[in-house]
Amino acid sequence: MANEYSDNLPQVAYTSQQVQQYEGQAAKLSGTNLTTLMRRAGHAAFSYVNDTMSSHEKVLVITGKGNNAGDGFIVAQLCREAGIAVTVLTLFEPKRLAGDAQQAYRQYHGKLVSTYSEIDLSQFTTVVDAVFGTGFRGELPEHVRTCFDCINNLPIRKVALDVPSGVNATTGEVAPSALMASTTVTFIALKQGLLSGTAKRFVGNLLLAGLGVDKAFNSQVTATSNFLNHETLMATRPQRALDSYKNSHGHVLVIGGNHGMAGAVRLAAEAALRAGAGLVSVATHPDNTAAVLYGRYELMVHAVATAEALLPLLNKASVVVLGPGLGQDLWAQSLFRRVIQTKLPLVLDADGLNLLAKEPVARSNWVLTPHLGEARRLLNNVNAKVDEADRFAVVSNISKQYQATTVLKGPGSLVAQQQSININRSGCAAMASAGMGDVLSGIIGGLLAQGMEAFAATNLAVYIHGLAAEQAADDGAKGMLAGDLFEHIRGILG
Ligand SMILES: NC(=O)C1=CN([C@@H]2O[C@H](COP(=O)(O)OP(=O)(O)OC[C@H]3O[C@@H](n4cnc5c(N)ncnc54)[C@H](O)[C@@H]3O)[C@@H](O)[C@H]2O)[C@@H](O)CC1
Ligand SMILES: [K+]
Repeated sequence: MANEYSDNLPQVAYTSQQVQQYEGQAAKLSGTNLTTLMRRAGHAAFSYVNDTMSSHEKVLVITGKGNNAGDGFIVAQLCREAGIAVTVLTLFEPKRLAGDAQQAYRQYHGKLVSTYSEIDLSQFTTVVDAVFGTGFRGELPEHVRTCFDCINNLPIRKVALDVPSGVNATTGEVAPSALMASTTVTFIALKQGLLSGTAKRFVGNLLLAGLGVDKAFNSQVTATSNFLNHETLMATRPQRALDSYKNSHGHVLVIGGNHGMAGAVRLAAEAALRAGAGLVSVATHPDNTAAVLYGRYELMVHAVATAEALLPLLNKASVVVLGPGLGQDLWAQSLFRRVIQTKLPLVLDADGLNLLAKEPVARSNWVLTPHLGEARRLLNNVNAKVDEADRFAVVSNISKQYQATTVLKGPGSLVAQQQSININRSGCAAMASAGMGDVLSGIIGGLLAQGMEAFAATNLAVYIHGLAAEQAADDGAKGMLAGDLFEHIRGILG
């Protein structure tokens, strides 16, 4: 049982520090100890390698300087015992390993090399990454980077133990030249940093081996993130009464679409309809009315030349979505200033966020849906690199600073926070298609209009967005048109 690994992942995730701090306690509660946990970790990872191997497998295990290396030596010894050709490449002096890891090193009796130039890397069919686990912080040492650059270029499978080396399992930050795994077998509990953003690309297929202590761990430790799956999200979807009609499902007003940008506001408005809003109005630049209305006659489209023209529309709306295609010129600024004063629930996206970054205001009852670039502008922190972002900190800081529910868009997945709850729904690569953000803001507006709490609305939106990303990946990561997303929404909301 303890050797099992599964792709049926739990819906809670933790920080590395929590796992490190409480794994001993969880082991004790489960009648075992840390030494046995390391054995079980090695066995679980070996089982995966063994179960999925082809004939004539040649395994290279690369080890580091902590307990992750201990797991690696156990995998290597188990390979030997099973008659699989295995070599261990020690990137750090194994004699300096401590405790259980030192013990695991001593119990390995197979081939050892200390530099990769001693071996022909292309002979291997599987690389097992046991260099760094939950103890990793910062940047990879130079000699590790050079080795990983070679390994990452090889068309062979790479199995990371616990965490792909170079990924910070709490923040999701990815160090340059991190090991890009095809599969990660993570131990005891999901770590939140493996589930979002660029880190997802480095994690590959994620499996969990609970090591027989996961239940005790979960009962003792409060999760920092929710990792949402289909069933959970479906349970939160709005139910319609049989005798309901359009006025029972809210009225979304989508504001945006500056000259030349009719598409964005149309995508958002149509998404609000598809998400189930009873009525959707659009306030857009006078140039765009015909284009927005064309082929989508359910929409009520209004030309708005000045902010004053918004007033009667705001009076009828129950939720406002501001920003898709809005631009940042004088017209956009005047609409922004007017809308921000309304007491209605507000979803702010795209240039609405850029204008907010320039003129920060306090408000409540709103949802901000930035991508990382917009997020950085909101936090006045524009210089940091995208790949290395701590998406969890970004979303939590915006949420606090603006008192807003915050949904951070791709790459890879969304991270959302309302109050103190992190919501994480993993997606895949290739999420960054033009128009996706507009669709997302429309969906959130549509769900809010139906009286769903922001939390539930965000859940569903998070799911739908993740689903779109998955399809994009299925399509060979070619990306997808935002319009295709509507088919998914129709399927989900019935
Ligand atoms: N008994 C246990 O504690 C268990 C631990 N397990 C394994 O142990 C791992 C955690 O072990 P450790 O806490 O020893 O951590 P790691 O094995 O991740 O290594 C940490 C070591 O790397 C160093 N380090 C961190 N960042 C560095 C950087 N940027 N450059 C150079 N050196 C750096 C640290 O100073 C420390 O010496 C888990 O990921 C898991 O694989 C599992 O075997 C389960 C049981
Ligand atoms: K690793």
